[in-house]
Amino acid sequence: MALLPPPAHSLRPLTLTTLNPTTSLSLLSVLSPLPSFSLPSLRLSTHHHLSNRSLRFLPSAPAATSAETVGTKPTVIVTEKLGEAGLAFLREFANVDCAYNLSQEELCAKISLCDAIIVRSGTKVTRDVFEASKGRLKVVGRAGVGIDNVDLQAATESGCLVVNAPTANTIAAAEHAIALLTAMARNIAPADASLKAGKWQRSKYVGVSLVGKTLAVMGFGKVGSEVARRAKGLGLHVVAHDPYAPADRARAIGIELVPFDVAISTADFISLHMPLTPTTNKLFNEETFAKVKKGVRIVNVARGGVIDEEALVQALDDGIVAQAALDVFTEEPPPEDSRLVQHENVTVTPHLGASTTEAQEGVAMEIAEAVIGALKGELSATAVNAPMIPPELVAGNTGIKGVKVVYTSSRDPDDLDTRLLRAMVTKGLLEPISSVFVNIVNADYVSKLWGLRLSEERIFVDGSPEIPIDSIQIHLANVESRFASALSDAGDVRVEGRVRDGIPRLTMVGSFTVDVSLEGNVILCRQVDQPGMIGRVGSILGAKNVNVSFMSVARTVPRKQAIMAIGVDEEPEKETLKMIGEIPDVEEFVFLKL
Ligand SMILES: NC(=O)c1ccc[n+]([C@@H]2O[C@H](COP(=O)([O-])OP(=O)(O)OC[C@H]3O[C@@H](n4cnc5c(N)ncnc54)[C@H](O)[C@@H]3O)[C@@H](O)[C@H]2O)c1
Ligand SMILES: O=C(O)[C@H](O)COP(=O)(O)O
Repeated sequence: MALLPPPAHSLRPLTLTTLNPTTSLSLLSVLSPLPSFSLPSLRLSTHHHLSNRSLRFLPSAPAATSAETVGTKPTVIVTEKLGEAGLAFLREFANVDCAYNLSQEELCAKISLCDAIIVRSGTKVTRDVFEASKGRLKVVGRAGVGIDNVDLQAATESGCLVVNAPTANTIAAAEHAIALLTAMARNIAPADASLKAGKWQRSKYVGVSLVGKTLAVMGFGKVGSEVARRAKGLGLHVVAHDPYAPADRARAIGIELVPFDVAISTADFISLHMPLTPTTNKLFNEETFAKVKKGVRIVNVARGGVIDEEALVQALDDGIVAQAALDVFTEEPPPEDSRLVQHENVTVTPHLGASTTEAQEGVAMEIAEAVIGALKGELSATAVNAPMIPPELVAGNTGIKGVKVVYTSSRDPDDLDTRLLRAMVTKGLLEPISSVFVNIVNADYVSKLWGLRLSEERIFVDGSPEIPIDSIQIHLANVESRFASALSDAGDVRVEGRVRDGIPRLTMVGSFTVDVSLEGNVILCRQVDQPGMIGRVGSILGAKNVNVSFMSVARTVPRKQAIMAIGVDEEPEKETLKMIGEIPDVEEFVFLKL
C-alpha cells in the first residue's frame, strides 16, 4: 500500500535556534496524521537553559517579511520621536517610516503596509489597528515601559508579538520623581513663576523639609526601588508597598515592605510606581484618600489612571492632600481647563519622566534591538505577550484527543523551562488546521479555541546538565497517520528526536528506531525486510537523476519489516515518488522536506 506524499505546505519547518548555541537538540515531527492534520517539522537548538532568553523562534508564515527570509527589508513605522542611534540601527535592517502625529484613522490606513510599529505612550495600538493591519503587523515595539496603550489581548489574538524597552528609562523616571518630590516640597514651580511675574513672595513659598519624614513608595519595581534608594539619601524614612515584590529585595536596600493601608496612613509623602492595570485603575480614590495622613503630598510618575483625578481634586480642596506633583494624567494631554492641572497646590510636567537625552538614546536602542530580534524570529526577553501554555488544555474539537510531550533530561524539572517547546508543538499541530495564522504568540490562545489537550512528562536521565534535554518524544492520541509506521504499539502516533554530535536527529518513528539527520529532503519508506529493496528504490532515483545523500535502514525483526530513510539532494518529481510507492513490497512511504 503506498500513500501519496502529503502536501508540501504541511511539512513546512519551524525553527528554534539560539544566538550562541553550544549544544543543539532537534526534534522533527515528521508524520502527517490523517485527514487534515499534519506536523511541520520542529527544529530547535538549546543554549544552556531552555528559557525565553535563550531561544529564538523563526515563524514560518507571514513574518516571512523579514529580511532574512525573503530578501527584502521589512517595514517599521515609528509613530513617536525616537533617539537617532536607535533609528539608525533600525534602518540597517528595515525600511523605517517615521510618521509622527498620525490620527487613529491615518494609522489604521497605513498599518497594513507595516511589519512592525514602534510607539511611545502617545499612540494607542487598539484592536482596530490590529484588524486594519490584516495580519501583516507582526511586532509592536513599545519604546518605554508602560504597555497600557497597547491592546495586548488583540495583539495576542492576531499573533502579534509585543515587546517593550523596560530598563533604559528607569533612572530617568526615578530622577524625575525625586525632582518632583523636592520641587513640590519647596514650591519651586510656583515660586519661579511668581518671580518671573515680577513678585518677591518669600513668605508665601515657605516649604516643608524632607528629612525625617516618611515616604511610601507604592510599587517597588525598577523605578520604585531606585526612588527608594535616592530618597533614603535625602534622609527620608522609606517604606514600600508592592504585593508582588520579594521582601529580600526590599531588605537588601533597607526598606520595609508594608501593607497598603499601613503605607498610605503613615506616609507624609507617597510616590506612585505601579503599572496601570485593571487592579490599579483608580486605586487612589475617595475611599483611599479618606485613609491617608492629613496633609500628605503625592507624586505620580507612573500613570494618571492610577488616581481618580476628581477625587484628588476634592482631597486637595479639602486639604487632605496638601500637594500633588504629577507627570502623568488619565487623558494626555489633559484638557486645558483641567481643574487638577490648574490647581494651585499641584505641580505638573507633561509626561517627562523618561525624557532625558540619555534615557531616550537608551530606550531607542533597546527597542530597536528588541524589534529587529522579533522580526528575525527571536522571542525577545522583553516580550510582553509571550505565550504561556497551561499543562492541560480542555479537550474540544480538534479530533486529537491528547498530545503528550515527553522530555528526558538530567535537569531538575524546576530548571527546565519547556514553555516554548510546548508552544512549538501546539503550533505544529494547529497551524495546518486553523483558519488563522498561528505563531508562538497566539498558539496558546488558538489551542484553547480548538480545545487541544496537551500534557508533558519529564523523565530523569543521567547526563550532563549542560545538555538540557536528552530527547523529546511527541505522542498523538486519537489520530491516524499518513505514515502508518508512525503508530506505536500503544496505538498513538509517536516520534522522537535527539541531538548527537551537535546534529539533530530523528531517532524513533512509531516502534522503529531510526537515525536520520533532520536536514534536507528525506524519503521514509516502510517495506518488507528482504534483499534488493534498497537497490530498487535507488535505481528509480538514479534513473530520474535524483542524487542520494544518505540511506539508512531500521527494522524491528529481521525479514519482517524495515524502515528505510533515503536522503535526497533535490525534491523528486511526483511521478518518481509514485514509482517508489508502486514497488512491490514497499508498504508505504512519505516524503519529508526538512
Ligand atoms: N512618567 C514616565 O515617563 C515613566 C517612565 C518610566 C516608567 N513609568 C511608569 O512607571 C511604572 C513603573 O515602571 P517600572 O519600570 O518600575 O515597572 P516595574 O514593572 O519594574 O515595577 C512595577 C511594580 O509595580 C508593582 N505593582 C503591581 N501592582 C501593584 C499594586 N497594586 N500595588 C503596588 N505595586 C504594584 C509590581 O509588582 C512591580 O514591582 C509603569 O507604569 C511605567 O509605565 C513612567
Ligand atoms: O512607560 C514609560 O516608559 C514612560 O511612561 C515613558 O513614556 P514615553 O515613552 O511616552 O515618554
